[in-house]
Parts: sequence; structure tokens; C-alpha cells
Amino acid sequence: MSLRLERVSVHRGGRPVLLDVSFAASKEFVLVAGPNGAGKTTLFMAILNLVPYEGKICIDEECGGGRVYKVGYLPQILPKGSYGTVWEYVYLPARFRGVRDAAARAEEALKLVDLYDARDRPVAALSGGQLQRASIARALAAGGDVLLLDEPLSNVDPQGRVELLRLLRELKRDRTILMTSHELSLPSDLADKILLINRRVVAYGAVDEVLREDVLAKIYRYVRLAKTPYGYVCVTEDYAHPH
Ligand SMILES: Nc1ncnc2c1ncn2[C@@H]1O[C@H](COP(=O)(O)OP(=O)(O)OP(=O)(O)O)[C@@H](O)[C@H]1O
Repeated sequence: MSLRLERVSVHRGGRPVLLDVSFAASKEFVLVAGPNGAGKTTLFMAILNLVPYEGKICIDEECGGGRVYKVGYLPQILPKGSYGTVWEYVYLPARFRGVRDAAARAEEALKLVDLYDARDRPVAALSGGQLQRASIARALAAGGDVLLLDEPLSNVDPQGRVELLRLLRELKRDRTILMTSHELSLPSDLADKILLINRRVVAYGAVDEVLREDVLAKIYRYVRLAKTPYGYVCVTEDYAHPH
């Protein structure tokens, strides 16, 4: 469950969207941060083999398209409705992907996110936080060694956020997780590393190494950062280098 990217570039609409991106993560929780349009979602698309790219992307020793079977993906926009029950939402993608023991995996994933008792409820009846947790279960059942979570904390109420953060802490114990976020304020025990991107890698390293005003100033014109006993509080404004 180690993920490795070597000099990955992606062009979309004839324009470079990612350039020479290299990093590796193994059983780590990586927060992927950067301004709008920095290429965060495109990075996930490349790992999922959904856009053409140059360079090399490997999960363990698998560097071909087969690696996608080791990846669980939580998209940024979760269209509500039309998904039937929570069980169908979690089980069916795993089944269609040909996952062995799909039903057992779906059951295990639903228990892990604490929604097993809600398995017969319609997805449309879930709260924002519950929908995110159901979607994480869906990603876990269908793949799961490497989890790509696109903005899971957006559109979640404060209580849902607490539950999601608890779940993410549990998941990170034995997986590689990449999570995008616009927010750089974060609890100190969540991420192991931060990947700061703006088309290229601006910084990659331990949270303390990247969450520094001089590093963030490479992207943001205005940065104020404070480390509290609970975690980091970070306020940014204006991009210094619009691209
Ligand atoms: N299908 C596409 N065709 C052409 N260009 C695209 C396509 N999808 C995205 N782009 C461009 O690629 C760049 C990176 O987009 P991407 O969605 O990866 O950024 P992001 O960091 O995830 O942004 P956000 O924070 O707004 O979600 C943007 O300039 C965007 O306009």
C-alpha cells in the first residue's frame, strides 16, 4: 500500500495542469492542499488512470492500470438521490468491480463507518456527514489500500465533522490516504504530511515543515498561522502566483 509518483505531468485542453509531480507515501495520511485549479483533482484522476499522463505512478510494485483495483475514491461532488439504499450504494460498485467477497467487504466497511444499522435506509435520507461516511464505505469496499478523498470535510455540519475526523484517524492506521482540502487549519494528529501543489509540487513533507509562513507565502499573498494545543489555525488570502 505504498504510492509512488515519478515526474508525473498531465495536459488538459492542450495546457499543462500538472508538471513533474514526484512524491511517495506509505501508510501515511497526506493532506493535498493548493489553490483552486492547482491540479488536486487531476492528480487523483491520474492515480485512478482516468486521464492520460506522462511519468510513472505505482502502487506497491504495480505501475500499470491494474493499480486502480487498490484504490478507493471519494469524489468531491456526491450527487444525492438516485442511489437506492445505503447497502446498494456501498455493495454494488464493489460487486461490479469484481471484488472478491464484495458482500463481506461492504458489510465490514459499513460497520467501520458506523452505518451498518442504516443499511436499508435510502441514501437520499442521509445527512451530509452520513453521506460522506457512506461514500467512504463505498470507496473502502471497492478498493481501499490507497484512499483518495476529495474534500470530504466540505458541506459537513460540525457534528458530522467530528465523526468524520474520528473515522479518518481510524482509517489512517493501516492505509495510505490522500485527502484534498482548501482548509489548512487542521487537528495536529490528523495528517502525517502535506503536499502543497500549484501545478508543480511547491512543498512536500511533515506538517511542521510545510505549515510555515515562509513556505505558504510561495502560494498565498497573506498568511497567518498559529499552532494551538488542538492543532493548526491557518488563515490565507489571495494567491501570490495565479496561474
Ligand atoms: N476536462 C478538462 N479539460 C480541460 N481542462 C480541465 C479539465 N478539467 C480540469 N481542467 C483544468 O485543469 C486545472 C486543474 O483542475 P483541478 O480540478 O484538477 O484543480 P483543483 O486543484 O482540484 O481545483 P479545485 O480546488 O477548484 O477543486 C484547472 O485549470 C482546470 O480548469
